[in-house]
Amino acid sequence: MKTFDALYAELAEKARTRPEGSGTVAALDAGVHAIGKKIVEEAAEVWMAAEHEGRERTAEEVSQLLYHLQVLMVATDLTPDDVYRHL
Ligand SMILES: N=c1c2ncn([C@@H]3O[C@H](COP(=O)(O)OP(=O)(O)OP(=O)(O)O)[C@@H](O)[C@H]3O)c2ncn1[C@@H]1O[C@H](COP(=O)(O)O)[C@@H](O)[C@H]1O
Repeated sequence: MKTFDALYAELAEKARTRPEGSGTVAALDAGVHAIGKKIVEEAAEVWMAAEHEGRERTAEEVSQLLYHLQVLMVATDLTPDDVYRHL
């Protein structure tokens, strides 16, 4: 099972090494505007799942939202510690 910190480390490494076929690298290349639109889309999917689709689908959508938030963090050079200090 993957944690928030482990996923962040994986994505930061993908950004550094830019492996072929990485969706993360493609998202980073698309830029902050495109990543932000994806975050809004995924947030809406979390909302719909929570209201209508049950716990498992909601958990899946939350995981996707967290992924896209992390892509934005990598794109804007934010680390988990930068975020945690506001929690
Ligand atoms: N956890 C995720 C993850 N969650 C969501 N996504 C992406 O977010 C999209 C959202 O899924 P949806 O079902 O909402 O898809 P959709 O809206 O129909 O998809 P699109 O048409 O927008 O692609 C997926 O298609 C994936 O591209 C993820 N992509 C990658 N990861 C993990 O990130 C790591 C690095 O991935 P790569 O960079 O692709 O190697 C790996 O550990 C992956 O498991």
